[in-house]
Amino acid sequence: MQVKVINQSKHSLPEYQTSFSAGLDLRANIDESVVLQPLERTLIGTGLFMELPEGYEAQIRPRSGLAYKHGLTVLNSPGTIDSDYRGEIKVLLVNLSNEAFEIQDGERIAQMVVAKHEQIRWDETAVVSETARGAGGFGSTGKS
Ligand SMILES: O=c1ccn([C@H]2C[C@H](O)[C@@H](COP(=O)(O)OP(=O)(O)OP(=O)(O)O)O2)c(=O)[nH]1
Ligand SMILES: [Mg+2]
Repeated sequence: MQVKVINQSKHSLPEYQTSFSAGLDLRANIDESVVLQPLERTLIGTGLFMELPEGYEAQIRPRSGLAYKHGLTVLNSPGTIDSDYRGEIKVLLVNLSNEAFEIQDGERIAQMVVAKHEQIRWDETAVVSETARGAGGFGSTGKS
């Protein structure tokens, strides 16, 4: 599927790192590096503007390596890019480690997965159907 994009960043367009990767790695597009202190959050621009087809969304997800090694994650994970959004794609990062982390310009800070989605119409009713699970959730099926 082709997706229109404007690249106002200093970097090349995001790429799939392997043949069957689900996510395109997004690079920070910043004038100078940003230091994130423990529990601090920051919005990082990518310099990318895109036009997703109707019925598609893009999800901004953390990279597991950064999360594992540095406690760096996407605060609103998964971030949602609506198909009618025309602004810059931005990444909201938070440092959940107890050490400062320096984000460099051009660093691959997150990944973006494009997915189909539905928009629903409500069918308002007085009852919903019975199931074996019923209202059970939040650990109701136990541990093992
Ligand atoms: O990680 C993200 C999340 C959102 N957005 C952009 C695209 C999205 O379409 C728009 C709105 O996002 P969202 O609906 O999550 O934010 P909101 O707080 O509900 O803002 P709004 O009232 O603008 O919808 O912001 C990003 O660039 N990065
Ligand atoms: Mg919204």
